[in-house]
Amino acid sequence: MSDTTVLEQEIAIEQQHVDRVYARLAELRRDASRAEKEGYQLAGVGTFGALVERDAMVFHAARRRHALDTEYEGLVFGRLDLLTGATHYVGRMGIRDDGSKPLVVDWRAPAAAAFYRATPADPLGVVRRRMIQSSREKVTGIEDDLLDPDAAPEGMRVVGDGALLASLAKATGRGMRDIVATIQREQDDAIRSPASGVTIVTGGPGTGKTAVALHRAAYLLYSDRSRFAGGGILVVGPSGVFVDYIATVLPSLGEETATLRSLGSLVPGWDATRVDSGEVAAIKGSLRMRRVLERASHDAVPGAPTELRLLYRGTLLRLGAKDLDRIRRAALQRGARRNEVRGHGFDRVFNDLWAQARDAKVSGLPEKREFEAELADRTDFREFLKAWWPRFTPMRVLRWLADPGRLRAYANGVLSRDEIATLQGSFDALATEGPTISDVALLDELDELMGRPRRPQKKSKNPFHVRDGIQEVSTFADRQAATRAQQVQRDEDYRDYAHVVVDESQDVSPMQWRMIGRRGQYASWTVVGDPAQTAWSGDPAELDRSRDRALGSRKRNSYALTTNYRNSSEIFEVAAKVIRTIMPDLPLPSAVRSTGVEPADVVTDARGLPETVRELTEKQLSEVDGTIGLITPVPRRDEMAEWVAGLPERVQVVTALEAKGMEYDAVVLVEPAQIATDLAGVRTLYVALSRATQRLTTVGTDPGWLP
Ligand SMILES: Nc1ncnc2c1ncn2[C@@H]1O[C@H](COP(=O)(O)OP(=O)(O)OP(=O)(O)O)[C@@H](O)[C@H]1O
Repeated sequence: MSDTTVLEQEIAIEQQHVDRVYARLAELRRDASRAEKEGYQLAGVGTFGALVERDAMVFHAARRRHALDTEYEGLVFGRLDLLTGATHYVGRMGIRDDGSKPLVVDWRAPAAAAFYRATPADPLGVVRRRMIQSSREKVTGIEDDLLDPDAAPEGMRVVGDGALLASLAKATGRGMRDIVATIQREQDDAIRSPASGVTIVTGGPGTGKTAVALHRAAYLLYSDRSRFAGGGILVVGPSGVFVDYIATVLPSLGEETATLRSLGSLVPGWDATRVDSGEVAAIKGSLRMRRVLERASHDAVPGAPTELRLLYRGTLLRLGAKDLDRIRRAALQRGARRNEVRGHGFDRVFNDLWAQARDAKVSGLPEKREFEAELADRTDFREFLKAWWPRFTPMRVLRWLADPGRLRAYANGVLSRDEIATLQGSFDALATEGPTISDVALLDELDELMGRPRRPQKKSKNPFHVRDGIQEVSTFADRQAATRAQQVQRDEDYRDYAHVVVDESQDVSPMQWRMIGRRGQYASWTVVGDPAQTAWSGDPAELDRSRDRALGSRKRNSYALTTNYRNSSEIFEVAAKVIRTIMPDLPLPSAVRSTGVEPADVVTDARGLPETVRELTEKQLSEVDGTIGLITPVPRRDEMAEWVAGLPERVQVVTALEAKGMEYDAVVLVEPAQIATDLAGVRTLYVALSRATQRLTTVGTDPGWLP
């Protein structure tokens, strides 16, 4: 029998099962709709208990229906034939037949673990592992691994030669794909690592660290939903571009509840995308900034009145600059938070004025309480207080650092003279362009240093509350919207995440670790990264210390990933040569896929560069189906974007820093020599060179970058 016939027959066998699964799915969908309708009918009974029951029933039925309605591409993607003779199908969700026998096992269930973990050396009771590829409801391909040939029953067929490679060769879309059908054993170990403590995943470019982190989030939500969906999972990535790129992975796994944030948008109210130069970012990210900010947060307000003069019942009461300074300092002793002790500051002003009035023997001086009430009624006095000790927002105080004199005063003895000079000017655009990504951690620190002005607490609305006026949240969409509303509400100051995932952790600065740490005090953690890809040019020891502090003494489990699934071996070879120039002993992952296409390096002069870049990009458009990343030096993004203006949307222009974590089918990397000398230099170039799956072209005016 020919190979094709065998394959067709095996496909037909699997199609039968897949048909059964979809038929059952349709049945379950009908049941869920019916349950939802019956739920509504309970409302007619009219008792409170019936309403609660109705609500719960409608909610569960609607949730189930929503899960079933989700278009699952490749709902069933695996089959295990076990030593015992049993067969399990593995898929994106668990489905049972009407006799409660499993038709599909959820990929996260213990029974599915062997699908990812079994190897020929350790088959875990699996004889044959089969990967089933399909397009919607139609089975299109099969790839088998025979794990235990000795135990294979007569006639067992084995077809295909590698689902993994087939999946890797697919063109990239705008967003990252899930890898649920082809998770590899070393990745599975990290995904199923214990829920508590800290899971640390390291590995070179393209080894699946991000994929692992996201699948781990889905796994945790499955294994202990009440804990992780209830407390929330926070996923932090380096940039907005990156967060958009990974945003579809969890929904494709049926999980919608995780909160995704970039480092620039972790603090409510900000969505920063501007970056500082590497030198500036290293200073802004250093823990020493805390001391600088603390001094700023205690300083007098620029332009505030330096004296208070009040004519009270014919007597001049006066507080001069020194008095006001003394009062402010006294109120701000021992780390007091400026917004929270405003009332103490005002009390001290009243006390001083009262003492003066008494000493001056003001005629008809009333009781102190009445004296205070009289002053508080006076507009001039109130205006003074407001100007002298306003309510501060973190942004207001950070903007003081744009003043060179203030910056010098706050940083004196904390930062070196050179560092102060480097920082100067880096806060100038705060007012017009908003914060840089590094500034956001400083704003968060100031928020902590100054506290929040006291406001009456708003009563939070619980969307599941059914008493009093019965909020009838009755469809799944309503419920989801209500849950999201609750998330948005808790986002304002939410710090009690049950799990925090930090991606590209090698770039998180000490100040940023503090910012993330505040939101994960009670959390377990997954921290993934690759030290060789860091853009951090500050003190590495400080970085380690601050990370350790954020993670606390929780137990750590470490995993290393060793295979590069992204780059063709030809492309990774170039990236590897570059990183070896500064880290000759670095263990590098092995790239498993070869395309036979060598990367191209084009040298041209500055005048010809724009046209050459456009031509090379057009060439890539004709050669690959998926995305094309045009990677530029950080300061030249906008200029180079003009060069490719009007080309299809598949072409995405990003800086070498924004390219972190991203992936494209083809990459045109412009001015590598400039990237190598910018910012974190060679490491950033290494990142940029390891973004492409199929084609890499470097182009620039200086050939000297290639080792
Ligand atoms: N087991 C797998 N099966 C199929 N594809 C995989 C697998 N593991 C990783 N990939 C693919 O490899 C690519 C790289 O994965 P990912 O972005 O998670 O790597 P990374 O380690 O975070 O990379 P980097 O550090 O370079 O940002 C992605 O396209 C991902 O889907």
